[in-house]
Amino acid sequence: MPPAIETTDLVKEYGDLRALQELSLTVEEGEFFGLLGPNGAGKTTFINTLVGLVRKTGGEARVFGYDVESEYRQARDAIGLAPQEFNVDRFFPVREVLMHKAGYHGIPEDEAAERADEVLKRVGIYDKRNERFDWLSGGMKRRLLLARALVTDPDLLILDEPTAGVDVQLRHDLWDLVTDLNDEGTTILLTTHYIEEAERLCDRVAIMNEGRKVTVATPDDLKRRGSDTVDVRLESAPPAAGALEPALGPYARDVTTRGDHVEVRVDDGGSTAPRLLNDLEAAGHEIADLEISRTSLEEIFVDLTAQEDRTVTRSSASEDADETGEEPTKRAQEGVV
Ligand SMILES: Nc1ncnc2c1ncn2[C@@H]1O[C@H](COP(=O)(O)OP(=O)(O)OP(=O)(O)O)[C@@H](O)[C@H]1O
Repeated sequence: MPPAIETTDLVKEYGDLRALQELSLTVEEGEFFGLLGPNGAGKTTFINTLVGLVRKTGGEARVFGYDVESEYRQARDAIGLAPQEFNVDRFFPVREVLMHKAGYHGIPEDEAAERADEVLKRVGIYDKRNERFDWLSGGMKRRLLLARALVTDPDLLILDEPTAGVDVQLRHDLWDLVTDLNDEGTTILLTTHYIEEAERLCDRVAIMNEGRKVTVATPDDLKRRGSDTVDVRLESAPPAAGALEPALGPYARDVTTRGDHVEVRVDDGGSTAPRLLNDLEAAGHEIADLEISRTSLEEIFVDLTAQEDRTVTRSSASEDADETGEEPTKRAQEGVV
């Protein structure tokens, strides 16, 4: 079975802005995969390229082996998309919205009606089936977008910030629902700004910045890339800031003192703390207390994206302005400035 998503050197330019820069990414069938990145990193552009809303400028993109442009129909039929924006015809009863969607994907009317009821029950808004979209609350609208993505029984479910602006209860409901779907075999691609969400749900995450892939790893691997901070409280403050450093070994990556507290950044707090305490005692300091804390995934994320060159990356192909994404022209890839 080919991967659920496979892109090779994918490029998208909007005029002179390179929103995707030679992005190569593979999501295996059955994975729960997270796409993380600051605003403007290119996450939505990546998704829109997969579902045919944006035409790529260069490179390749396949969904279950189908090229997203030359085999659009097969690729698109495999995907259920719950987008960030509420792009629903607001005058129709929501059950009809779902039936239209199913019909568009070639599902006969009887079956479409059955599926619509089934997914409305699954997302918990079956009692609202005859109401218009714009009568639903914000949380119910989010549920409806998910129902619409599910009505075609997709093998790949793409969720673009599904929990943005929803309350805690709904967020947890959605987490349970997508976890069940993944357990049942649906491959999931999720974009999110909530690191906790990615940590909780995803098998692997890709961190993107300025259209490029910064890294791909499991949330645990990412956390292992962080450091620990050992916070030691001394019985009395050291005489001068900086006086402690010479007493400590090379394991101390960074030392700061605040009154009677000494904070030492190390790779692995558990194995380093005994040495640190010995060294402090040998230098004549009495230890009152000690606490070890691990860098959070959020701090690692900020670190990884901040290390990137913040210069806006542009190509010089400005004559091909392409605000709509409709223009399929393949442009020569330009150097980074
Ligand atoms: N239709 C368009 N025309 C011109 N530029 C666009 C268009 N769509 C997106 N962009 C630009 O492409 C870049 C990537 O945008 P994109 O929406 O893909 O980022 P994102 O990672 O999804 O951001 P966010 O987290 O804010 O949703 C941004 O600089 C954005 O301004």
